[in-house]
Amino acid sequence: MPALGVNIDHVATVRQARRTIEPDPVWAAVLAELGGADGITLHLREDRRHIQDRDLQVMRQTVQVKMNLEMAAEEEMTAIALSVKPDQVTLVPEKREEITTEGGLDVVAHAAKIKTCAEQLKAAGIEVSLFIDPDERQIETAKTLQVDAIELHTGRYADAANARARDQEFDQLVTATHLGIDHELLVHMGHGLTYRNVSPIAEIDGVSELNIGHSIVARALMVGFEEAVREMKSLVTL
Ligand SMILES: CC(=O)[C@@H](O)[C@H](O)COP(=O)(O)O
Ligand SMILES: NCC(=O)COP(=O)(O)O
Repeated sequence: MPALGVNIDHVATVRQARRTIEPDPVWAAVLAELGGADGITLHLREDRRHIQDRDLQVMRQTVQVKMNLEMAAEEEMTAIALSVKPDQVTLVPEKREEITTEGGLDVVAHAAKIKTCAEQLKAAGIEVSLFIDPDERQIETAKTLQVDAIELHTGRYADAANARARDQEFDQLVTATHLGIDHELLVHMGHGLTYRNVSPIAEIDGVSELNIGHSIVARALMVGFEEAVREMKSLVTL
């Protein structure tokens, strides 16, 4: 039964649409905890399109559950993480022009840079996870970087054009999960998970954390944040 990490980025997206002070993602984090969230995830992007540095600072002082900071493996972000000290950092790829994260971090191509960043974070007592595609080479390289966890990108599963393609992506996620566990890595999953597609993912043995954001925020606009989280929590813990 995986823990539920609630990503509150897109509460900040609504706020940033007017560059104003509401809705405050900190409010959402509190409601998410009341709704049963096991963790709060927030992505401080280099372009600050949604989460702001202030959100991270205030969240650190208020979040009572696990705080997971998503960030690029860049010096600016590493310095911020070392200052704020979230419980976990998940290293993710970023491209300016992307609408959202388009793929996993290429840990094979950027092993040296990621290793340097991960070592600094680990030395500060921060757990490190790598957001990667469910790919054998990526998982095996992640193991050599001595991180705590991998977060398998579920975007291709979520965006599959038909049931056959979805089943193929699902099978790849199951295989990747087993490989990660064989390498003694914690296995997390996230990206594009919704109330409709999450249940098979939540039932995969060995997955210890699901990070879900956009779908929860979308539902919260209709039923309220605490209720939206409560509903997702009941789905992932069935
Ligand atoms: C890595 C991932 O899939 C998300 O956690 C990430 O936050 C997506 O970026 P946006 O939140 O900016 O869509
Ligand atoms: N790492 C995935 C995450 O935090 C949330 O992704 P999404 O549910 O907003 O697509």
